[in-house]
Amino acid sequence: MSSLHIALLQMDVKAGEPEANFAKLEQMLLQAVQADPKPDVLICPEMWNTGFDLEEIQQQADPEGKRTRELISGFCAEHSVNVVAGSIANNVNGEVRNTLYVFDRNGKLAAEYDKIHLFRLMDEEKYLTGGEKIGRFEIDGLPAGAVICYDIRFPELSRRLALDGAKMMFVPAQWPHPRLNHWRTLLTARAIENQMVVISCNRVGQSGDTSFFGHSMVIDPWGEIIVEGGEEETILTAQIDLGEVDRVRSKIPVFQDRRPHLY
Ligand SMILES: O=C(O)CCC(=O)C(=O)O
Repeated sequence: MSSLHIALLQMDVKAGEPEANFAKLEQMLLQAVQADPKPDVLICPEMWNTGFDLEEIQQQADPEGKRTRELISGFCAEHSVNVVAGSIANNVNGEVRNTLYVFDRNGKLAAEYDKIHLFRLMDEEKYLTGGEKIGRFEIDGLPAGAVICYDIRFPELSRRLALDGAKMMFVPAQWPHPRLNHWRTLLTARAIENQMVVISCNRVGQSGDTSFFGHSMVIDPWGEIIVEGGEEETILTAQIDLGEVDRVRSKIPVFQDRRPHLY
């Protein structure tokens, strides 16, 4: 089976209010699994537990991601779904990482990925520690990868995931105005150049002067947008077919035609 139902939890995130964010996320997770058809995979936005209240991030980050892991693991096992738990602020011995977890239908941790590229425009590198490993994993036996937000500006990373076999790529984000054009263009380019499905989940709402536009979207390997949100808090759904990845890759055999010894 190569098709999956996906649910994107396009939520608002209250900066510096983990309790409110955990409550909101739990409510949206429950709402998502009540849909018919029930989704196979749910995805949450970036740093949904704390937002980017970076000056307070040491205190607010989830110690070793424990609370998040317990919540998501229990939820996955109870509802037999996979969750790409967006990312969270994760305090590992005093180093805060922007960590993405993936849990499978049995509640087992399938992947852990720390955002590699920290966003200097927002001083992330002053408060967070960047990851050192790429995020490649399987969902229901299907090859997948993940990057986080700013990571999509680095095409080498998505290409590496594709070369390592990923046919779909998850992208949790907190991407604000006025860069909607960058968001849509970069996501679409990553889908077209790697001939893979791109599944993104961006937050909505306001934090200080920054306004987040949502527009979470799923893009097929031909670069067509299957579903795209607006600027409201909502759950979006889409069905993806990884068989399409194989069809596009055999029609335009980009991976066969690469000449990496020249670049
Ligand atoms: O690259 C961008 O324009 C947004 C990136 C960003 O907000 C982030 O990675 O936190």
